[in-house]
Amino acid sequence: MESPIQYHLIKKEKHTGARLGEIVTPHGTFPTPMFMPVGTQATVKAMSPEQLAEMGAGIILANTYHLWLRPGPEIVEEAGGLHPFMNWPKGILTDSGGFQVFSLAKMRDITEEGVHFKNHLNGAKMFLSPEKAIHIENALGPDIMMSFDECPPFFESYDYVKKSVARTSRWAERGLKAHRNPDKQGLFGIVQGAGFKDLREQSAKDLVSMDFPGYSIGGLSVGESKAEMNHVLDFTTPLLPENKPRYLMGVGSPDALIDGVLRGIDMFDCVLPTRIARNGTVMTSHGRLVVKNAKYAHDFGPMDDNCDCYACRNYSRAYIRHLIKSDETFGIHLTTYHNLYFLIHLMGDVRQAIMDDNLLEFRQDFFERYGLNQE
Ligand SMILES: CN(C)CCSCc1cc(N)cc2c(=O)[nH]c(N)nc12
Ligand SMILES: [Zn+2]
Repeated sequence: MESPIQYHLIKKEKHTGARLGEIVTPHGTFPTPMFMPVGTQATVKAMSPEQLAEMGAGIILANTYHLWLRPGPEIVEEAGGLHPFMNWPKGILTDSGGFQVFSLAKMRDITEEGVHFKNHLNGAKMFLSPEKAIHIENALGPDIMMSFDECPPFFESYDYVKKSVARTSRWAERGLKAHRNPDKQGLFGIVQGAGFKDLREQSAKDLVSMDFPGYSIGGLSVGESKAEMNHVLDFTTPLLPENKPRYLMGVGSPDALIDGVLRGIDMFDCVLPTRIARNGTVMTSHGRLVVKNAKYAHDFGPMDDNCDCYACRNYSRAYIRHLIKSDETFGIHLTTYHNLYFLIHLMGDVRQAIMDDNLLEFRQDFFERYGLNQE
């Protein structure tokens, strides 16, 4: 049966591993490379769906672990799934919950069957298996869903990661078998293996043999250096099929996005833009700017003079600084709007650079303006 998720490779950039493509989903076709705003609890914090659509968001994320705990998949399923529940007509991707169990929950016990842990909200004992995670994602009804995986610490021992990768591959197979709507929801395999080349190769080989409609690269953006992440991508991305989408999980900052695209990544997600917005930090064409700093108290210009987003066209740094300092929610609404707009439009500029075969010049120019070293 044909997968509901199709990837069309449109053009390869001449001098790098970057590629221009589009991902077809039951809720629309979206250009890649793309940045996906994070809406963990079925909302992108401080944004309305209308504003997300207006700024060009295509696929947004929701999170299985959080929605399982609250409000529960039954309620979302009763609403007809996440799309009607959150009134979002475009693409939705859910993570499988494994990562959140490992990063949020206490008292974890990992077995072949799955993971026993304590609910981080009320301390109740809970259990998540590949089958359970897939069935929750089936009930939530996203277009793209993730396999249940273990994301080991990047600096974990070779022996531990070797065993973990083998188990994650077995979990992926169990998830494929448990998947109830393969004609409506595309299930991605998640490549693990920390920084070990042979384990990444083994993980990719296992998952590619299961013929997933798309592949995520997990186990990165977990505390390793940018150089280490890029090194792992150098040897991992080429292991993945060219005609399938590649999603680098949990990434990232503007430079990490550009360097991921250079290495053949198509999809990114990260809480960074929404998280730093909440403490009054914004990404601008001249680097980061902490708009709540006192030096902007009398600055009546826009957050970014090269930005034509709703926030920059209508509100000043002085006003936004006042709102953030006064804990007025409209302040983080404006900083969030700008940060998401910035990354979504950065990916638009990156797509144009791929079209023009000048991504390396674009990277150099962006890094200089953003105040990043070119290493
Ligand atoms: C909102 N996002 C932070 C959640 C989606 S991405 C979460 C996420 C981030 C990172 N860095 C690694 C992994 C990983 O290895 N596996 C899984 N399942 N999820 C991951
Ligand atoms: Zn702006």
